[in-house]
Amino acid sequence: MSETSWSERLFGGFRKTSDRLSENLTGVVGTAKLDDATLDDVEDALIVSDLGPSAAARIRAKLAEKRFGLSITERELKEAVAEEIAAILRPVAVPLEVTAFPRPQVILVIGVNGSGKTTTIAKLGHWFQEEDYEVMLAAGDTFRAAAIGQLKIWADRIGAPIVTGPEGGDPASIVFDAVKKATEIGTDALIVDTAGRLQNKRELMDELAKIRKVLGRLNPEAPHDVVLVLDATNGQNALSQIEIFKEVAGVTGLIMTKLDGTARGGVLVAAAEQYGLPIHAIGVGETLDDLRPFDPDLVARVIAGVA
Ligand SMILES: Nc1nc2c(ncn2[C@@H]2O[C@H](COP(=O)(O)OP(=O)(O)OP(=O)(O)O)[C@@H](O)[C@H]2O)c(=O)[nH]1
Repeated sequence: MSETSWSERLFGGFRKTSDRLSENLTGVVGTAKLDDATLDDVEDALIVSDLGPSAAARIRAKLAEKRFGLSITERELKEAVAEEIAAILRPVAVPLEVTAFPRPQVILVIGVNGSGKTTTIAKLGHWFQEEDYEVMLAAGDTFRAAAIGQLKIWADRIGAPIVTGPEGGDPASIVFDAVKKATEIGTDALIVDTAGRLQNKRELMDELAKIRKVLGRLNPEAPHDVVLVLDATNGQNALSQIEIFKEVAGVTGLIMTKLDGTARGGVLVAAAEQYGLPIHAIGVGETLDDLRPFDPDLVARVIAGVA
């Protein structure tokens, strides 16, 4: 897909978030000079647009440091806000690369049910396939038969082998079988679905610990990645999920989904500022092509409404 159409689709997806902050910033430049009242309004606009108090305070401080007392137009203000958002996002924009040696790279995907986990696994698999990597899926969420069935459908759709077990089966033994098989057939990336039972932290923690232990026997480096899938429509709630999963699962990176159709995309900035975890990609739709690379400058401009 060409660069232009990537960014056009991204703008389309982010439109509601973009409109929200842009509207909230409209009319805040009162005296045409950047004064305290304007800075207060900018900070409020950022907070109500889901960027969170910490990122809002940081952006305010940077604007004050660089431009206090200077004349500023609304457009320049939005451009300046975009630049400060980009400064927060750049350090966390880290693509998920297949680099593990020996193969396979084992990627555990975690997240609450409904976050878009299954779809994201398929999109990620498709993404790697487009880069000529061999991909395998493993159905480690044995808690619900429907989860296994859904993953099978996606595996068929992208033409990737899948290792499954019975409903209620032991996820660690499925993962063990999958790694053995992936090693035999030379798979590059093994993407593992896991149960999203956040309600029962202890069980989830034990389950993930067991998966890690079993994986460690086959390859001490595995899992190479523990990717948390977050639903942007949850807004600030997505942040508490990061907090909990960090503790329970040792998250190494994030993918935020459903940025299309929500005005709450500012939560990406809050997540970057508060947790500093790598953001690998963003989901802006339901089809396989709707997982996008996380381009911090582009996303910052879209969020600030100047793209
Ligand atoms: N609009 C939009 N919808 C998405 C996106 N990602 C996933 N979805 C939809 O969200 C719903 C839930 O996605 P799943 O992938 O089934 O989510 P899950 O976390 O595996 O949920 P369970 O199957 O309940 O465990 C589906 O209808 C997906 O099509 C996205 O980026 N944008």
